[in-house]
Amino acid sequence: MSRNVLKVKERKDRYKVCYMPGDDSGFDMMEGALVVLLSMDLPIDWVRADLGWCMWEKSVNKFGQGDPRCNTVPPETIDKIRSSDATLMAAITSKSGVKGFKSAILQMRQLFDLYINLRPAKTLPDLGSPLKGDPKIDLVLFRENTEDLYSAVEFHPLPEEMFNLHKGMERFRKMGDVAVSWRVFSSVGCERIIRAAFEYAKSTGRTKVHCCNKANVIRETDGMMKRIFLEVAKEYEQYGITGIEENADATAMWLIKNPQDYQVIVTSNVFGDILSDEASQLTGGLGFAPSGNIGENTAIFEPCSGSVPKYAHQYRVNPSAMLLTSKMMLEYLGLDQAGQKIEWAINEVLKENRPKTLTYDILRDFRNDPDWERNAASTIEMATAIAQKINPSLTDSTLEDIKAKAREMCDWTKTFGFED
Ligand SMILES: NC(=O)C1=CN([C@@H]2O[C@H](COP(=O)(O)OP(=O)(O)OC[C@H]3O[C@@H](n4cnc5c(N)ncnc54)[C@H](O)[C@@H]3O)[C@@H](O)[C@H]2O)C=CC1
Ligand SMILES: CC(C)CC(=O)C(=O)O
Repeated sequence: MSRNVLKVKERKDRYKVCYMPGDDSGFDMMEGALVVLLSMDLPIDWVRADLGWCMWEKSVNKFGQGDPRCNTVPPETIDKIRSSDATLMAAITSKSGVKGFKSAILQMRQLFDLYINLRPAKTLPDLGSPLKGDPKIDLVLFRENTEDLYSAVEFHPLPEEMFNLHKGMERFRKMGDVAVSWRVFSSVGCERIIRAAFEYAKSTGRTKVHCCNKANVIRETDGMMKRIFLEVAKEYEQYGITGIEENADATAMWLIKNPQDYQVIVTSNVFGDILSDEASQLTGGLGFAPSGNIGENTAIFEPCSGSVPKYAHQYRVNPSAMLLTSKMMLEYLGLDQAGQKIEWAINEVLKENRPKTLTYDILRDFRNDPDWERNAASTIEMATAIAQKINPSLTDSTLEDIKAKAREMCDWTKTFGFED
């Protein structure tokens, strides 16, 4: 029988976890999450690594613009990820228009072949959904994570021979400046993400898997995904699981109209990126949206959001996305109870609704508080309330020690990588 890829390869008494604060508000998110995680007495040894725009700048300062060693991921970080049981990563910045710049997370997804991007979207009972009728949403999206338009196979300017590659290119010859990004799918890539989605449905008692594609227009790539999906779906009929394929644009619409109809969605990289952000907005917004990049040998867990640069180092962001991401990581490590406690505690804090325990996004978007800016809790205040729910016997002085430790672990004035 094949191994469950959504769980760590080897169960241990203690785990080594690489944590990466990322960029901008990523540091605040990670610090908030660590306030909770450090208060839980988990069997985890933490190792810090850095990546993202901060590392790009450091490498440019060290090697000079244009040097091939400039990167968003230093070799030290790759070693730390490789030698850890799992990695917890906060949000990073991805700049367009910077020559030589490659997104750190895209590189890691490909380097470690993290082919599953697991993105759950679930309404928390005491937050609810902004949709009419407050639907109960509980879906899990399997986004293919290593192929498609994010493979970074791009051409600009176009070599002359590319105009001869396909008759469809003929009409672009007279258009002047032309750029091309290749959308590459493989049958192996399609089949493994589709099987992961069906296996998940089978192991969690879910009865429907939707495959969202545009095979009606993008015939070769999405056509391949649709064909393989329908073949694999037949194998799972015996388990009472129905495979439904639909156009991704229709999914975008149906998700708003009837989100409860979805249990498991499997889709390609770009559609998955977009549909998961949409699903997150139906269940609490990016402040509550977790994800995991998972492969056969390791996994990197990160919130779905970007680095919220406008609030960088101001401790305004909601720690929940980072904490629900930590929950996914704990479940990967087999520490399911600890993970569930985190989700329970977030919901309890929402339920209690005490002053200075909820961040701005919750007050503004879910509580209609006209004075949301003044009443908002900081990232650390909300994280502290969650930690106290999990462990009500925490004394003030222990909490202060934990907060100081989390702050030191996420010191953004110190970064590690590209050292001599
Ligand atoms: N996985 C990745 O590497 C991603 C990186 N990015 C990068 O992040 C940077 C910023 O991108 P944006 O488009 O501004 O997206 P963003 O996700 O950083 O922010 C969008 C909006 O979502 C809200 N938000 C996100 N996380 C939140 C949280 N934890 N608490 C409260 N509110 C939250 C904020 O209102 C923010 O204005 C860019 O450089 C972008 O390329 C963006 C998305 C994913
Ligand atoms: C900036 C990109 C890496 C975006 C993306 O792929 C993501 O949101 O996961």
